Amino acid sequence: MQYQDLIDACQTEWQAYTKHDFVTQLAAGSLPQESFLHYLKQDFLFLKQYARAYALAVYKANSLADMRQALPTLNALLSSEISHHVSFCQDWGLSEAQMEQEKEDFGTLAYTRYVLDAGMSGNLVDLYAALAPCAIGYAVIGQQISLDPDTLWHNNPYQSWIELYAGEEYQNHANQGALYFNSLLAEIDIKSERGQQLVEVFSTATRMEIAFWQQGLNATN
Ligand SMILES: Cc1ncc(C[n+]2csc(CCO)c2C)c(N)n1
Repeated sequence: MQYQDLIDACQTEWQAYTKHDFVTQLAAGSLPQESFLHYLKQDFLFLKQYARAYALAVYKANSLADMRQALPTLNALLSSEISHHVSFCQDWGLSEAQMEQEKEDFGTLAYTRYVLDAGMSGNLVDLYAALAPCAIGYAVIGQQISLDPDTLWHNNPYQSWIELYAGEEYQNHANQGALYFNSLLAEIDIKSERGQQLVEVFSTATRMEIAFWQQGLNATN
């Protein structure tokens, strides 16, 4: 199978994730700031756990080639992606130290620990199946936003977020990761028991992404 087969197997969840109201409002610039700020603070905590999951990918790899594969993402997470969130939050008056003091919301805890557990109790492919909705989904969302005529490009308070995920650097990185994931999936038949286990992991992580957006929207209530 290929990663697209996993997406096809959970279309309802995939659409709810990539076309969530949070995303539509963010692209239009109409998302309440409290929602975005809650999302950003939780996403900072999310990315820290996500970096642990990429470190786990090094640990779970059997070959040197697979060990090396996880490294650029781990590095990008710790150097650029987390720093982007920190500087973004600073624009709203929050320091890195304050962000580290934030408590993890339930959706953040559930999602990150689910990914880590999928990786620890399974093998490298299970781990990547849990990581994939995040990496592939944000690339799809970035692309959708850049093609959507309703996107507000100027005077959008969330412009830098849009530029990060719609930008060529992230798109190329995600594409490369998706090709690698395809190579891990190539010998697995989606209809086999193993294939169905991976569908379950991928679709659960996708449901966690929906809940993560919703957690941001709910922060205004
Ligand atoms: C909840 C949530 N899901 C996905 C991402 C996007 N993301 C996280 S790590 C990473 C790089 C891995 O290739 C990307 C694109 C996010 N920031 N927050």
